[in-house]
Amino acid sequence: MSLHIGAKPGEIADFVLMPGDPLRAEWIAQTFLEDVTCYNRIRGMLGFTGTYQGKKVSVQGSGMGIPSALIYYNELIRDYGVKTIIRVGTAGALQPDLGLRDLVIAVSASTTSSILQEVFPQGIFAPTADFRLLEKAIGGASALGLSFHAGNILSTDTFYPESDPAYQAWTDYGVLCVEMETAGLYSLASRHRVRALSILTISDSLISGERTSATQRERSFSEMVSLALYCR
Ligand SMILES: O=P(O)(O)O[C@H]1O[C@H](CO)[C@@H](O)[C@H]1O
Ligand SMILES: O=c1cc[nH]c(=O)[nH]1
Repeated sequence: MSLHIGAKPGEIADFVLMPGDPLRAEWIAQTFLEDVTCYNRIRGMLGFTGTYQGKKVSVQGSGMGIPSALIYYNELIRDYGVKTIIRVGTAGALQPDLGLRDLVIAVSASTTSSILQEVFPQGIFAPTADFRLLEKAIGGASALGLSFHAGNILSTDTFYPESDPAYQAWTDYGVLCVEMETAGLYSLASRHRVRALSILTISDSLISGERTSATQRERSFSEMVSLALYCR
């Protein structure tokens, strides 16, 4: 086991879906997988392994924000040999044409986080999705009849911004939505040469002010999960 994950070697699949919310991880495992076992309860950050159409799949909560999520991404990649991580998260719309429950496939992730400044003091690294996984997800959306938006998203360190209007420049530059983990995931995946993709569901709009409830965010965003599983 690693410091934050209690699984024994071999208990975690090399393909892992990762919501921020550990209770969404539990819902995904119970709803979509067969022969499910729970391999992690440390800090309540639930992790499950089961099968989807006969293939081994794990689902692991990451917590909220890049610092928490990087702990789990690191341990899964380094200690458990995970090769593919698909984040299945919620996000706030930054464009007027994105409505509640719309799907967003994150081609790239801009960020307000300082994690990359430490590594690249001389420039700006552009965190991007794995191209083959992205291609597979786009094909999957078509096969499953799902409409989606694809493009640049924003990963912030703060859910409640200190300045107002905090997001105007991102909106002006066409960034689709805001969440809190993808730039960390894409950066670490690039460094370790593993595959990563974020598939998001719009849970609220920073343009219109509409929002879904906590329960809806935990238990009802099934299209992104079906699309992520299609990529297995
Ligand atoms: O729904 P999840 O996957 O947690 O994602 C979004 O929701 C959380 C904030 O409410 C942040 O983690 C953000 O990235
Ligand atoms: O507005 C939102 C919605 C979900 N997640 C975020 O980080 N921000």
